[in-house]
Amino acid sequence: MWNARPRKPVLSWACPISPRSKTPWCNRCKTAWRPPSMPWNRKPCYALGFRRRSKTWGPCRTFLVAVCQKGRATLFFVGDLRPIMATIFALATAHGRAGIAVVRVSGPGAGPVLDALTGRRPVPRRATRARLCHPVSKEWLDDALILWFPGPASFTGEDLAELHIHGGRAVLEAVTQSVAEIPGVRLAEPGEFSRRAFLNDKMDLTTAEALADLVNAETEAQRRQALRQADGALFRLYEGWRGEAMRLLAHAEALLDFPDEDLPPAVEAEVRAGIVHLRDTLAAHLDDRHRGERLRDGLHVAVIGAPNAGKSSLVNRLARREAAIVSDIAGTTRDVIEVGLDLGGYPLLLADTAGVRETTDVIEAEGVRRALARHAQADLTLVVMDGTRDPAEADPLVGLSGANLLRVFTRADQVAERTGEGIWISCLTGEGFEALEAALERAARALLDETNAPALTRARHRAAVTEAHTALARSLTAPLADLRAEDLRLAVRALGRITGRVAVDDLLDIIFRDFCLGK
Ligand SMILES: Nc1nc2c(c(=O)[nH]1)N(C=O)[C@@H](CNc1ccc(C(=O)N[C@@H](CCC(=O)O)C(=O)O)cc1)CN2
Ligand SMILES: Nc1nc2c(ncn2[C@@H]2O[C@H](COP(=O)(O)OP(=O)(O)OP(=O)(O)O)[C@@H](O)[C@H]2O)c(=O)[nH]1
Ligand SMILES: [Mg+2]
Repeated sequence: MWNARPRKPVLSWACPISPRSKTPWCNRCKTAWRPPSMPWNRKPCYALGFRRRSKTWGPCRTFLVAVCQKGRATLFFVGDLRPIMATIFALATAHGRAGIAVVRVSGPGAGPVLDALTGRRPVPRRATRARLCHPVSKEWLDDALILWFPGPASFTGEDLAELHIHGGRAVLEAVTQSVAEIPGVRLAEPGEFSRRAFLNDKMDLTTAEALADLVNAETEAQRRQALRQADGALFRLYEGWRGEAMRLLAHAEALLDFPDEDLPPAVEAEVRAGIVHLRDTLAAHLDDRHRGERLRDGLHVAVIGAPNAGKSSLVNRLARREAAIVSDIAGTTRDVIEVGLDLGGYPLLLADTAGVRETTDVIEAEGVRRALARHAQADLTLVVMDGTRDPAEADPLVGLSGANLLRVFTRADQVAERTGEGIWISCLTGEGFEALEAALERAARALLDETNAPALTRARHRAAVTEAHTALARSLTAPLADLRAEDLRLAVRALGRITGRVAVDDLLDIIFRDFCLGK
């Protein structure tokens, strides 16, 4: 694994593209370069080699050999110890017909791709109009706008090009085909642009995850949460805690390493108090009723009740479409039917379920089991009751309890005297639905409550914060000082994993800055 920080390459053509012709094609025969002994129909794969330095063996220069299809070989030197990154491309906009489509190309070959398609390199970061032509046949493919972001000042940190083309199927096909034919260029894997941005220190992991969430956001609240995280809210939070854990570790290690030195006597107590404080901060962050994760996924709302109560009618009206079958036969719904809703910017996942009753029908019994399971896992449950019936005797769910229950009575249109306590609706006339939607929105806002500190948004973060919390708690009861330091180290590492930062050895610096040892 090469992990030398990328310095500026000595030679910038660290890519399997001819340096002399500045095109991916052999100057003499105009065929594409390929690595030796690779069948032409296989993906190009360029071997790295080492050259003998004057005295010792070592990775002084990396080189690769490529031959064109007529057998002409050329040696390519690479200026630094980075692996040769493939140049990747992908359609950045959605598939299918559209006004405009954007093809993104990133990697050392992005510039040569522009050369090959347009014959020029536009002014960096300026939209420039260009004719796109096939690199070999020179056939005119499209009238495009191109953008050129030389690395490292680009989204990925690599050389990056964007082709803004007409979004027709044939145009897309012709342009992406031409790009794909250029040797050393391949289709990107999902998330590969962001992954490269992370590897090139353009962003931390929480930011990369937030960009994914932003693309997936379907409601306003989801968009707000993702944007806050993309802006570094979680990065600052977790890096702050990691810094604090590192400071505590530095002090704990100082106690270990220099027991006889003149350490301020209160240090031990201070370290303890610091650990307790950080542990409690993490505990409070973990104890957030999963609001960040719920907001990402959508709030799970189970709709349960007796058969024929009107559950499916209610769900259909909220969804404003016929999502579930409605009939006057009791036991119509058997499977769980999920419907996504956007209520005032909050994402809700409504689950219509089978009517709950005693039954000997095996399939219906399974439906009832699933209905009750949904209720058990739900963030919020709508208990639907037929308003024309006496709940005390007719409804098996009348005794149902739980913190997040909303009782709804249907058939308000057929009832003169409303005795039951809850929201009265009519799925026939729509009466009461405004109140129902308002109640759902209020419940969602209370459960998702965005106004507080940044929330945990992913199980990955939760696992790491939990691990750090456990390690901190354990360090307080560690029987030996070096076990305590080890627990602190584990906490630092766990927190560092969230942002993707690897803990570095700058502990000694912190010790001397804070303590002025030996003075
Ligand atoms: N056409 C287009 N639109 C887009 C993107 C894109 O990549 N292309 N974005 C992609 O997600 C978003 C904008 N985000 C971007 C983030 C960083 C850089 C960038 O070039 N950063 C450089 C230079 C910074 C500067 O000068 O402002 C850098 O970080 O070094 C560009 C876009 C949304 N819209
Ligand atoms: N008048 C009136 N009829 C309703 C109302 N809500 C539901 N119905 C009728 O009641 C019958 C049962 O409605 P569904 O929505 O299928 O009831 P369900 O609770 O989903 O029933 P199962 O799936 O069998 O458990 C249908 O004929 C509906 O048209 C209402 O508010 N007023
Ligand atoms: Mg139903």
